[in-house]
Formats: sequence, structure tokens, C-alpha cells
Amino acid sequence: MAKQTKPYDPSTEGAKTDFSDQMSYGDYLSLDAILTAQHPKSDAHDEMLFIIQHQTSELWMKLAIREISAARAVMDKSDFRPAFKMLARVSRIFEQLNNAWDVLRTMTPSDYTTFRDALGPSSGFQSHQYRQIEFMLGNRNHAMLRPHAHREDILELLTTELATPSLYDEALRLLAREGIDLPDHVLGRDVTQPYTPDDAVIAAWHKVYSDPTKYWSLYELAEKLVDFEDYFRRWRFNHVTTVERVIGFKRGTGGTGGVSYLKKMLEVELFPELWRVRTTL
Ligand code: HEM
Ligand SMILES: N[C@@H](CC(=O)c1ccccc1NC=O)C(=O)O
Repeated sequence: MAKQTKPYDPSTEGAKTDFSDQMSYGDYLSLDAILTAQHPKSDAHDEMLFIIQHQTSELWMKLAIREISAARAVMDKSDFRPAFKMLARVSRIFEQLNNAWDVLRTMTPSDYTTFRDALGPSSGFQSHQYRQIEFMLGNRNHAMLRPHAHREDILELLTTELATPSLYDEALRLLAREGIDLPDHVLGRDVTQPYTPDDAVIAAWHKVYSDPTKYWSLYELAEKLVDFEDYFRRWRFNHVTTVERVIGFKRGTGGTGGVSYLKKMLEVELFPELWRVRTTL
């Protein structure tokens, strides 16, 4: 018979075990709050998956908002290097969100219909953090404020965001400060309004891409932004594909046409001239 070995006791090498009056892991992370925040509205097995998938996505979005906001602030001071680091992190966050779809895809239409009715009219369409990210990036559709009219605090936050130059506005201002000409109607545009693509901005990015050595920081910034939009587009595409897989062409609980609406959103461009400049190179 094999000799029975006693399980290793980590306290023999000093592992702390008494947290009656010291901060523990759970205390630091407020796990009581997080782990008691799942309230399924049905007995369906898959509803917990659905809730946790969305809650974790919202946590990652919270971090993305913080990073984009900090990137925008350092770009305003022409401080390229920390901005690169933050933008790289935001891309990785979206990569994480993209990979998470694989877990949700294990839910079939048969599974989802067991609790879809319990969701009522709630929908990701009402995610204020998602809308804030879109506004921060420059996709400023005022109609998206309406679902938040009942929440004064959130409405205020989103309205303030609309009045703040977007990440792309900051990038264009940075181009100008680095000596690349941009017309006043671009630099002085009303930032509360949706961005309109402009040939002068294509010409500006063309200068950067035609001489990377001279404009290395702007070139690196441009590629960081393209990288991010690439991941963001993949998120939208993964979402619409998952939605078609799970509910087909049913209307959304949020009231839109569902897949037809999400396919329309695939056309949204965040940094339009960074894509258009490629044709000119
Ligand atoms: C089976 C899973 C899912 C289904 C069937 C689904 C379905 C939909 C539909 C139909 C819409 C259009 C709005 C409406 O409801 O009328 C929508 C929007 C949205 N969903 Fe989902 N969704 C799913 C998972 C997710 C996940 C995991 C997230 C992550 C947070 C998410 C976030 C969003 C967001 C942010 C929107 C608004 C998009 C926009 O306005 O461009 N959804 N979803
Ligand atoms: N719009 C989805 C419902 C949905 O997916 C949802 C519902 C509540 C909270 C988050 C959701 N996720 C994304 O829209 C549907 O039409 O089935």
C-alpha cells in the first residue's frame, strides 16, 4: 500500500491564517459585495452565466473608461509614452472581452429562451458604460442619451462626456502641435457633435505615414488607435454573430430590430481618416 502523505500545511512556513482584525483578500476586494450581486430572475441554469458574463464585461469597461480618460489627459500634455501604454492596455481589455464570447456561445437558443422573457425590456443597449466609451472615442450620437433620462446622475455624466474633446479630437490637436497643419474648422469644431471625416485630416495622416522616421511618435499613436479600433470592431462583430446564433432575427428586448440594428452599427467608424489614409499610401 502507498504511504499516506499528510497534506502540506502552509502555516508551517508562515502563511498568515488569522484575519479576525487584519485585512484579508476578501476584505480588500469587497468580495461580499461582488459575490452577492447576482440576482437571477428565473430558475434557468444559464441565467447565472448570462449575468456573470455581463457583470465581468462591465468591470472591464470600467477599467477601459479609466484608461481612455487617462490617455486623453496625457495626450493633452503631448506626453506620448504613457498614452501608448494606456492605449495598448485598452486594446488588450477589448481582446479579453472578445475572448469572453466563447464562454457565452456555449448557451444555445434552447437555453436562452428558458429565461429571455424574464429580462423584460432590459438590454445591453442601455449600458451607460458602453455608451460612455463610444462617446469618449468620438461616436457622439445624442439619441443614445434618451434611455438614461430617468437617471439624472448618469445623464449628467454622459452629457459632460459629450462636451469633452474625444480621444480622436485630442489626437488631431496633438498632430497640429507637432507641426502638421490642420484647418481651424477641424481643430475648433464643436466637439459635442458627431465627427465628420475631412480630406485635410487624411492629408495630415498621409504626411505622418509617408515619413515615419520624422514623425515616429505620431506614427506610433496612429497605429495604436488603429489597433484599438480593430479590436473594437471585432467586439461588435462577435456580438452580432452571437446574437444571430442565439436569437436569430427576433427583435431585441431593447426594442431595436436586433441583428439588423447591430449590423448597422458595424458601419460606425471611430477614427475614419486613419483607415482612409491607407488607400492613399
Ligand atoms: C446571448 C447574448 C446576447 C444577446 C442575445 C444580445 C442581444 C442584443 C440585441 C438584440 C441588441 C440590440 C438592442 C436591443 O436589445 O434591441 C443588443 C445590444 C447591445 N448589447 Fe447585447 N446581446 C447579448 C450579449 C451581450 C453581452 C455579453 C454584452 C456585453 C456587455 C452586450 C452588450 C450590448 C450592448 C453594449 C448593446 C448596445 C450596442 C449598440 O448600441 O451599438 N450584449 N444586444
Ligand atoms: N437584447 C437581448 C437581451 C440581452 O442580451 C440583455 C438583456 C439584459 C441585460 C443585458 C443584455 N445583453 C445584451 O444586450 C435580447 O433581445 O435578447
